[in-house]
Amino acid sequence: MASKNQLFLGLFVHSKALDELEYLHNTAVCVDKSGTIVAVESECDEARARETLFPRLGWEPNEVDVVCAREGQFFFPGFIDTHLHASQYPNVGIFGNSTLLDWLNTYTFPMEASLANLAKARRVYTRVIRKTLSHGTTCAAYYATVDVPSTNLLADLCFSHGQRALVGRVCMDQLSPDYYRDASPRDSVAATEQSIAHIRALDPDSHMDMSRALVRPVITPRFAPSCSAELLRSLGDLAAETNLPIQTHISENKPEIELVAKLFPEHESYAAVYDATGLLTDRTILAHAVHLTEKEADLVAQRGAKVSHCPCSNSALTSGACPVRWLLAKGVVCGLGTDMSGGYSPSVLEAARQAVLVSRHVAMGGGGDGDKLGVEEVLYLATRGGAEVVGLRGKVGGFEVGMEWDAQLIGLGMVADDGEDRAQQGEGQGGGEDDGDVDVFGWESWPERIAKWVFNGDDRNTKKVWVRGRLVHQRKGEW
Ligand SMILES: O=c1[nH]c(=O)c2nc[nH]c2[nH]1
Repeated sequence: MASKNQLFLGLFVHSKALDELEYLHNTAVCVDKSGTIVAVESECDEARARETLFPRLGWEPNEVDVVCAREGQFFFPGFIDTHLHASQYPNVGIFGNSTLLDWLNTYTFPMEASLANLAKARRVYTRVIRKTLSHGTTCAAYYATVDVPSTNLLADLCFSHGQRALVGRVCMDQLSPDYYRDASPRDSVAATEQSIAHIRALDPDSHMDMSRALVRPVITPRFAPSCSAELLRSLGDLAAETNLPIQTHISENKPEIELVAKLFPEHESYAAVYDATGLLTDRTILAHAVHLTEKEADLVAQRGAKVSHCPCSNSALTSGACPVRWLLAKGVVCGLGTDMSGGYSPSVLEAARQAVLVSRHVAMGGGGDGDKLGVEEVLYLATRGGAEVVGLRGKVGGFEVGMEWDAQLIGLGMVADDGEDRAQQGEGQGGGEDDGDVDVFGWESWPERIAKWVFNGDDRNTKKVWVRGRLVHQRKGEW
């Protein structure tokens, strides 16, 4: 929330449909103190907004903050990272030649366990929240650790930094090291309930309506191999009682799928394990889903469960190339996940560009041109698709009246007539700020500029970030 009403002016770009971006030029967007968009007016400058919109909204003219996108800049909805492990952040980029199951034992469990040290956890979580905000991630679905105080600390820090988040305490009671696991299904559920109670109490205003809460708890069975059947069933029951979202992993790599078949021989597939235990619901976020069978994908679609596509991680850990187009065609709602630290980057924009490239590998590996994802589609997954995955459809992910102002101001580098960087000369852009690797010469269409941003953009282009109207990140040198 912001202390004042706000008027945003300039170019707004957002997804209208999976394959269509809408460009709202010379537009005014009014955001009230609660952070809700209350007007979107095309062909409107500040004078016109003051004359027509403010009286209509009952706004006092001197109680409005005005933010203008300058030449070359545009507003874009905040990114939604539908899957990442805050507790693995120090390990980004460190995976060697490992694959999922040995990577977990070698790198992941020791790091997660070490965050029971709350001083270390505070340092790591503060950094991951700041870093993801600086890349335009306004909402994140986080896995924390098995430890309750450490999980609660992550939720506290998301709340104080103003990042919208789902925060889950990781549940696992088998096939994990003795030093890092729940002692029993009962202990696991009790610890999860403690964490849920803590997170629910964070934001008393939204206690009656959790969908209003900035930070929400999410039930988090790590994945089927590390949970006993009893634990999976108990967590399914808890999800039914509380109506909370669920997040877990599915069908990420082949040895993992074989392990699930061995551990749960009574079920015909990995997806069937979750279905039989009450965990495959329309509030479930399934990370990876690289190797689902046709029947499993149909079941996922039928249950309304969502998929977090994690292309950086799937490539880094040699897990496989997820056929996202095939999932979409089956009616499965998909978003993007950085999956740090299986994924090496905190940037959803990086996940979007890797989603484009991985889809080309799917096309080359026996699929066809129909498997390719384009720029418009991956940006849809990063915003509106992600919003649906985390249960915020219609609330964030676009610029429409009634939605909340979760947004980023993007600035692209403009090349001056003499070939120099205009920003470095202090002209046009944010006070001499480095605009990164995107060079715009001026003759490009807006769709071409957006494509340049997707393939070469980074946090240097992310000038300002807001969540629910509150400014939560401003790049140094930007004014
Ligand atoms: O990418 C992944 N990261 C994890 O931490 C994990 N745990 C189970 N399966 C997993 N996959």
